Amino acid sequence: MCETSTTMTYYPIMLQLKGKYCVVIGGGKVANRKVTSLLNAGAIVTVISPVLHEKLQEKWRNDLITWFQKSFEASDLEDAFCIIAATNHPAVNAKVKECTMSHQLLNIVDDAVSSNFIVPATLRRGDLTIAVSTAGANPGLAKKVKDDLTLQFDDYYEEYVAFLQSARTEVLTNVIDEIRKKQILEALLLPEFLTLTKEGKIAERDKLFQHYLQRGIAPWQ
Ligand SMILES: C[C@@]1(CC(=O)O)c2cc3[nH]c(cc4nc(cc5[nH]c(cc(n2)[C@H]1CCC(=O)O)[C@@](C)(CC(=O)O)[C@@H]5CCC(=O)O)C(CC(=O)O)=C4CCC(=O)O)c(CCC(=O)O)c3CC(=O)O
Ligand SMILES: NC(=O)C1=CN([C@@H]2O[C@H](COP(=O)(O)OP(=O)(O)OC[C@H]3O[C@@H](n4cnc5c(N)ncnc54)[C@H](O)[C@@H]3O)[C@@H](O)[C@H]2O)C=CC1
Repeated sequence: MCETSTTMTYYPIMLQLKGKYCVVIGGGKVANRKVTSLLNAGAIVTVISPVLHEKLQEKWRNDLITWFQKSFEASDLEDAFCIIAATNHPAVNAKVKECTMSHQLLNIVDDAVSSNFIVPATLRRGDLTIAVSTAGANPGLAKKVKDDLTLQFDDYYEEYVAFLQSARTEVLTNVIDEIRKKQILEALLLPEFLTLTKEGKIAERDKLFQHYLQRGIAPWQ
C-alpha cells in the first residue's frame, strides 16, 4: 500500500470569471462540457476549431459563443485570461501550452501535469457549491462522488441556503450583542431549520427563526 500520495497538492479556489475572456481550442464533446461551465460562470467564450460538436453549434447559433472555424495558431491566445486546450491531438494541445504565457490560466484536457488548473466535478444548489477533485487520479471517481452527493444534498438545499443567507444578514444587521449574535448564528445550523425546509414548512421555519431572533432562546432548547 502506498502511504503518501504522489499527486499534486492543488490549491482549491472559487474563480470569478464574469466578463473574462476565455479561449477554448477544440470543438468536440469535452470542449462542449468545458464551454458550458465557462458560460455558466459568465465568461466570454471563443472557440477555435475546424469542426464544432452539435451542442456547440447550437450555442454558436444562439450567439452564446464566438467561433473561429480554423486550426489553432499562437495568436488565438492573445488577451485570454483563461485557456482550455481540448483537441483530440496531444501535439496540438502541447503547442497550446508552448504558446501560453506564464500569467495565463491553462487547462489541458489530456495533460494535468502541464496545466496550471484542472476542473473538479461540481454540484450546485443555489449558492452552495460542492466541488470534488481527485487531482486527476481518477476523474470518473470525482464524478461518481459528486453524483452520490446529489442524494444527500437534494434540491431543497437551494431554498435552505437562500434562507440561511437572509437569516444571517438579518442577524448581522439587527443583533448587536456579540455573544447573542454568535449563539443565533450557531442555532441557525441546527437540524430543525433544515428539516422544516425539507418538509416545505417554510412559514413555520421563518416563524421559528423570528421567535428566536426576538426572544434570544430557541424554543426547542
Ligand atoms: C485532469 C482532468 C483535466 C481537466 O479536464 O480539467 C481530467 C483529465 C482526464 N479525464 C479523462 C477521462 C474522463 N473524464 C471524465 C469526466 C470529467 N473529467 C473532469 C475533470 C478532469 N479530467 C480533470 C481532473 C479532475 C479530477 O480528478 O479532480 C470532470 C470532473 C470535470 C469536467 O470536465 O468538467 C468531468 C466530470 C464532470 C461531471 O459530469 O461532473 C470521464 C467520465 C465521463 O465523461 O462521464 C472520463 C472517462 C472515465 C475516466 O477515464 O475516468 C481523461 C482520459 C481521456 C482519455 O481516455 O483519453 C483525462 C486525461 C488524463 O487522465 O490524463
Ligand atoms: N479532461 C476530460 O475531462 C477528458 C479529456 N479527454 C481528452 O479530450 C480529448 C478530446 O476529446 P473529445 O472532445 O471527445 O474529442 P473530439 O474528437 O470530439 O473533439 C476534438 C476536437 O478538436 C478539434 N481539433 C482538432 N485539431 C485541431 C486543431 N489543430 N485546432 C483546433 N481544433 C482542433 C476537432 O475539430 C474537434 O472539434 C481526447 O483526446 C481525450 O484525450 C477525454 C475525455 C474526458
